Amino acid sequence: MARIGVIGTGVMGAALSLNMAEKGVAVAVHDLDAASIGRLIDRAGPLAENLTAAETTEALLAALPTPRAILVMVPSGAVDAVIDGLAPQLAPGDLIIDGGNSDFLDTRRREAALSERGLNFFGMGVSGGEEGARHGPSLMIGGRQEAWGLVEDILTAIAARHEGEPCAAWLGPDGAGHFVKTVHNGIEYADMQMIAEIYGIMRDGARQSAAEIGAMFEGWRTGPLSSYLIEITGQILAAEDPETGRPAVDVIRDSAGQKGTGRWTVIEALKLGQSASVIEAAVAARAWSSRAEARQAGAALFAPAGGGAGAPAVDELGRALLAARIIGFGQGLTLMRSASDAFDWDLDLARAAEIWRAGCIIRSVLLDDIAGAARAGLPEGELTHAPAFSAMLEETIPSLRRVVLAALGQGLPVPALAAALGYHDTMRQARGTANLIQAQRDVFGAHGFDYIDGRADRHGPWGA
Ligand SMILES: NC(=O)C1=CN([C@@H]2O[C@H](COP(=O)(O)OP(=O)(O)OC[C@H]3O[C@@H](n4cnc5c(N)ncnc54)[C@H](OP(=O)(O)O)[C@@H]3O)[C@@H](O)[C@H]2O)C=CC1
Ligand SMILES: O=C(CO)[C@H](O)[C@H](O)COP(=O)(O)O
Repeated sequence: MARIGVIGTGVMGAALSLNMAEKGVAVAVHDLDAASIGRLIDRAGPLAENLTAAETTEALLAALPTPRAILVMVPSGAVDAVIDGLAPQLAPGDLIIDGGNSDFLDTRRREAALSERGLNFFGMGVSGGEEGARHGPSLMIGGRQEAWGLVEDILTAIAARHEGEPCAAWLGPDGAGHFVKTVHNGIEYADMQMIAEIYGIMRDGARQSAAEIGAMFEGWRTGPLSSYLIEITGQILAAEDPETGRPAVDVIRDSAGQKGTGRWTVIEALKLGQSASVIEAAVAARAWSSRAEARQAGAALFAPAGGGAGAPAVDELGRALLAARIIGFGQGLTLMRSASDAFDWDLDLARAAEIWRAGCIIRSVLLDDIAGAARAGLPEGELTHAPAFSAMLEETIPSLRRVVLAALGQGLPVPALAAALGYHDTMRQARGTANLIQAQRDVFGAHGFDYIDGRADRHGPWGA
């Protein structure tokens, strides 16, 4: 008998199945495409003895003891179809886990509908890409806590480990796991964009080659910027295209796709009355990247940017990136806290940060301190106000300011770095400028405003 079923044996489902099989967990595997199941069994080698191929969902369920646990690893658009096919065959107490990148609102809807039928449903964020799924992902689980015991041993066995501790945790009810994964991806978007902006400053401002820029990223593999994304950026910039002999990065089109998680993060931030502006800038930059023809036309119309006017020193760029990265993470945590309040999840932010320390795409040496600061309680909900981070920012913000200024002066786009700075400057300003906004709203809409001495909801003495 198998312990768990997996539906969807594509990139992630196959890798997770092999990971489980390697940990001694017997897995029944099913996919719409029988050839995909066959490919998985073939590549499993000796691990195939822990895999049972199931050509139908009926066969998959027959291979499982009750209560049954089924992990669904299909594209988000196919999740409802899989659940609709599966649910009528299930019995109360069975558990469906959606391990794909689903919108947490869909997860809430699915969890509510399935729990009415006595079925358990988890929305589980899986991070680490194919390699992580195969050898140790970070797993962010949401759903009814009572069902966690059904699969806790399996999921903690396959998860990445940070100093021996598994990077898998039940984080809260209904959509909590998928929300945390969505914000994880939002932070991922922001970090990738800021790294790309630093690359752009060196490529277009300092006219450096991919190899030269790669050496700079290699130098950041240790120290406060140490992280998976910095590591792969160094590797990418050092790689050569075998066909042309040119740096691989130089022959790749400058239009990046997106599947939705970054956009969902921004949409939810706005719906919660927040703005994750650094993530928003990164989502916007990806959208703009797809408008290649408009950018080509713009390049022909306007004077060129950059032009070898030199670039900030490597240490300066490193400090700037560190400051912006802290602010990006901070916006993500603020958003998770708002969602937790709005949906009554009682999210443990420190635990979420802890399970991001290994296995996931945004793993970074900073996460130990982020988890520590969250555990101690974030002052006013702001990571940047926590003592460890305010000290780091005191040291690094001047570099971020100089780097942004230098880039703007040369006409080089740095939307995410500039957004990080804008947020920081706003959040350290005791008296902002919204007093004027309030007055304007009162003039055109009679919206009223509060006086600074506490008198409330007055209208102003505006002339005609
Ligand atoms: N790739 C990555 O790095 C990561 C992906 N994810 C998420 O994981 C999920 C899966 O991604 P990934 O593995 O990359 O996707 P793939 O497209 O590689 O695999 C999905 C598999 O599901 C199968 N499938 C689709 N519909 C059904 C169905 N109704 N019944 C059974 N099988 C079905 C597909 O078959 P067919 O090809 O025949 O349609 C395919 O084999 C997505 O939500 C993705 O966003 C999460 C983290 C990282
Ligand atoms: O979840 C992931 C990593 O954490 C997936 O790789 C996801 O596809 C990344 O998002 P996008 O495709 O929009 O860049």
